[in-house]
Amino acid sequence: MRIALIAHDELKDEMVEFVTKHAAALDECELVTTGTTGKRIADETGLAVNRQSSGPYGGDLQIGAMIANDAIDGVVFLRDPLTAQAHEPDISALLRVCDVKDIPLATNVASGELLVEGLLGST
Ligand SMILES: O=C(CO)COP(=O)(O)O
Repeated sequence: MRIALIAHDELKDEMVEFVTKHAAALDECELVTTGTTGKRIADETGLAVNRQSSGPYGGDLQIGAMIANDAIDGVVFLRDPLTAQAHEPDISALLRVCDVKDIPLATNVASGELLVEGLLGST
């Protein structure tokens, strides 16, 4: 199973907490991340991650391309709904390709919990 993990800056603490909680199940997966999110996860949980570029430098698009190539099984993208992002078009493209390819996408912790429970059986 290949899971993409992405978090905007205000949500990175929550992402590290989420990954820590589900570390055993996520350790069985290949984790694909954007740049800074992946560094935080690797440094603070010890899990191995396949880091792409930082979001504002094309990381969302790289993960979107993986989704288009059927290489991602689920996405947890903790989005900041309160802060404008310079790379909003890239974010929209990533969300859209999830819908195009019918890939499970969680954009907050509550739905992330359901995603890992549904895909990985982790509660
Ligand atoms: O900007 C992001 C997603 O849109 C996340 O990128 P970073 O993980 O590099 O902060």
